[in-house]
Amino acid sequence: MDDLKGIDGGERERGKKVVAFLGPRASYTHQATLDTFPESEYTLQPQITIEDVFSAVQSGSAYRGVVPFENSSNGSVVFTLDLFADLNGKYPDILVCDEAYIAVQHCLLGHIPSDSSSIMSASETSLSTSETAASNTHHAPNLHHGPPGSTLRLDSTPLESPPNSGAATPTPLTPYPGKPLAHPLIPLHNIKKIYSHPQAWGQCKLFLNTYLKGVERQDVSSTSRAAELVKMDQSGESAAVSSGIAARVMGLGVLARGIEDRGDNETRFFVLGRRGEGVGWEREREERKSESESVAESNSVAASMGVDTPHVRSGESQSISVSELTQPTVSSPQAPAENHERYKTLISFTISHSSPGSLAQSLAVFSKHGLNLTSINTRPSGVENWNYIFLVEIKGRREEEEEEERREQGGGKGAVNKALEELGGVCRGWRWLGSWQNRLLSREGR
Ligand SMILES: O=C(O)C(=O)C[C@]1(C(=O)O)C=C[C@@H](O)C=C1
Repeated sequence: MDDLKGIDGGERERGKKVVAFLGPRASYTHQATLDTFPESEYTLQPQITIEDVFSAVQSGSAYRGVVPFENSSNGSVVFTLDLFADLNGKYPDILVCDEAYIAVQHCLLGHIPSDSSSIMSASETSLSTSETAASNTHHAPNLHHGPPGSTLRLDSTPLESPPNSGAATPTPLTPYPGKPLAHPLIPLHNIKKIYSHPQAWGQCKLFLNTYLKGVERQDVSSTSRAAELVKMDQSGESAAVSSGIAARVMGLGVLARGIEDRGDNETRFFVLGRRGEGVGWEREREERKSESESVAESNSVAASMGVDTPHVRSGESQSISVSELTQPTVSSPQAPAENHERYKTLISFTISHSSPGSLAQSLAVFSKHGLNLTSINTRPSGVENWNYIFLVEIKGRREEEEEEERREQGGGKGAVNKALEELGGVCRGWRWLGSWQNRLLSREGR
């Protein structure tokens, strides 16, 4: 059958669309994928690397792909940024079409020595289903809790410079004390090697530097891959920073639970689609899933995992004309007054590094059009040392051609479209990398 073309492994179920994610099963990305694409409706295909997910979507072998983008405490996932920077032009059709947030509670997993059984209670060796579901879903209430005894002083005066500004770090707060939130459940002196995804190290600095200082760390492609490797090593000398769900799926013991530095640790994931094929994405998801259904889905995450109980090359102007694009449609038939808060847009651009003010002028187009710039990342441009490609996120969305025409008849282009047009005049080259719904708003019930 034609629609089975390009799908390897024979895993695709007839009629179901394929969603690729960073695997293996039980990775945090798998959890985010299940939260967005129920297995009853989609064939979920684990990939070995984040790049494999981009390739699957670019080639069309997957309808959607899910990749980690940034962590609340450890920042951007540089592998993903580099793929969006796309210096070799391998992923020209990749667009972000949605986002997902999940709370990330890391555990240290390993083989529990038989003589430790008396130290560990059953509740310590594995997470209960309800606990796992609550700790890994963005729907969990009270997500933003600090460690016991800490005070999160969100009420400090943010706009005033600290008194010794110019000499001190510009953040006025030190919200968390430098002590790990968790203690090992059993002694860890046997552990000679720890495996994890590089993003996880930076999220668990306090615990690892306190209890496993000097122990060799090995980067692997995901936290669930780390758990798989520890499972295979029967010596009991290795451990993985991974999830409670991975412990259940792989049959490993939990040596410590909640080892992340901050209790409000979260990771944001992007759903990737292909340019020209995203029509109806938002409608599709909204119809499928009311807020209450999504809570139920989150609770079944562990169950679905088999747990018995849940760029632009610098120097060239590559502005893409609006007519080349088919942006995901927003369902209202009449172009409504713009509400930039409801959407986000990712853009990459390069500038002339030799002309003073070119970065400032590029960023100014967004403020000129009332668009809030929410993040800025840089990666090496690949053209010349110490030249960069900038990746910015703004609130608002690019309108597709049809919408834009409708709006022009009623009085002008949308703000993002205007800003992008002007960006083309001040930067070297830019690329639109997608517009999607701001999922933080639905979480806050706005
Ligand atoms: O390793 C995993 O389980 C992933 O899904 C990757 C990833 C990441 O790259 O940020 C996702 C969530 C955590 O922040 C740690 C690792």
